[in-house]
Amino acid sequence: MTLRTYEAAAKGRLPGPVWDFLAGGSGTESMLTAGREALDRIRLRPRCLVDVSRCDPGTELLGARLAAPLGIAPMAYHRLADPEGEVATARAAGEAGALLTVSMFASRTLEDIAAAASGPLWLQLYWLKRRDLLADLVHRAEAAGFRALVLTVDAPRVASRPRDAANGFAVPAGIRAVNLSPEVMAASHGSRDGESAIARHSMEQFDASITWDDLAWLRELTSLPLVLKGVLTAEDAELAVKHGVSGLIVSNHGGRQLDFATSAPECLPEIVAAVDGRCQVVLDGGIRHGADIAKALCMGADAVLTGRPALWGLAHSGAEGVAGVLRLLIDEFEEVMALMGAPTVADFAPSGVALPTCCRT
Ligand SMILES: Cc1cc2nc3c(=O)[nH]c(=O)nc-3n(C[C@H](O)[C@H](O)[C@H](O)COP(=O)(O)O)c2cc1C
Ligand SMILES: CCCCCCC(=O)C(=O)O
Repeated sequence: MTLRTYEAAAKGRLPGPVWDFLAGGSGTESMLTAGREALDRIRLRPRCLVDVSRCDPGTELLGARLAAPLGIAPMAYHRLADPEGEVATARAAGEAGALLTVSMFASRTLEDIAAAASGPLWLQLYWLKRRDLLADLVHRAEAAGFRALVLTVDAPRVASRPRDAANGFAVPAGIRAVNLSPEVMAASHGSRDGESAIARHSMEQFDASITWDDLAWLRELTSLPLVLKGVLTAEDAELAVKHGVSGLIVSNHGGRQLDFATSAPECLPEIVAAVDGRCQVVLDGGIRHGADIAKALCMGADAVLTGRPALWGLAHSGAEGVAGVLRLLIDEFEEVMALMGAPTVADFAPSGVALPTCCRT
C-alpha cells in the first residue's frame, strides 16, 4: 500500500459530494498545491558515517510521549468516511503512537473517542457565538482526559469552496456533530442549490468578532495548554507567545481557507525564528511522506500533522486503514533517519535541508 493507493480507494468508495468536501479547497484552489510544491523543493542534506544501527523516531509533544513526531489534524465528521468515525481513528492513532486532534465537529462523542484512545488527544475548537457551548466542551474534554485545546484562528468563517457550492453540499442526514446541540448545528444540514451548508452554518454560528483579548476568557476556563492553529506570520506568532500559548500549528487549513496565502512550509522558518523556543511549533498541511517530517524538523518544527491521508485510510478500511497510513509515514520517517545520519529526532538541524528562496526568513 502507498498513500496514493489509499487515496484512490477512498475516492472510489465515497459519494462524489463527500469526496469533493474532503479533497476540495477554497477559491481557485491554489493552496491545494502550494504547500506541497514548497515541500518538494526543499532538499535533504544527509550526513554519512554516523551510527544509525538503531534509530528512534520517538519524541515528546506538550508533555506527551509519541512514537514519532506525527499527529492527525482535526477534521470534522469522520463518519463521512466510516460508520465508526472518530472512534476508529482514535484506536488507530493510539496503536501507532500518534497524536489525534479531535474536531469540535466530531461525529462521535468526546467520551466515546476517549474510551477508544490509548494515545494523547487534543480538542480543536472554533469560536462559536454561544460561549456556553464552548465552556461545556472544554469541561467535557478535561473530564475525558484530553491533553490540550487547539483554537483554529484562520476561520472567522468557512471560506467559499467552489466544489461544495456546486454540489449544494450539506452534512448528510444521519451524521451529526454530536458534541453540539442539534439547534446550533441545524444550518449545516439541508442542501440548497449553489450553496454550501457548511459555509452558511459558519456565517450563522462562528463569532467573527473575537480578538487576542478574548483568549483570556478561554484560558480562565481551564488549565489545559492552549495551541493556536492557522498562524502564518511572525507577527502573529509573537503575539501568540505574549498571550501565553503553549503551541502553534503553522497551517493553511489544507488549502481550504485563505486562497493565495503564503503556504505553511514557506512561513515555518520565520515563525520558528520569532518563537525562539518559547512554545512548541507544529507544521500542518500536505504531509504525504516520512521525508516531509524530516524536512519540518530540520526547519525547527517539533512535529507535523497529517489530515486527508487519515480519512483516506478510514474510508479504505476503518481503523486498520488509518493505522496503515500512519505506519507508512512512520516507517518512511525511520528510513529517512537512517539515510540522513540522524538516529534521533534531536539530530535534525537547519543544516539538514537546502531551502528554496521561498522558505528562507
Ligand atoms: C474534511 C476536512 C475537514 C476539516 N475539518 C477541520 C476542522 O474541523 N477544524 C480544523 O481546524 N481544521 C479542519 N480541517 C483542516 C485540517 O485540520 C488540516 O489543516 C488540513 O487537512 C491539513 O492538510 P492535509 O489534508 O493536506 O494534510 C479539515 C480538513 C478536511 C480535509
Ligand atoms: C458545520 C461544521 C463546519 C465544519 C468545518 C470544517 C472545516 O474546518 C473544514 O475545513 O471543512
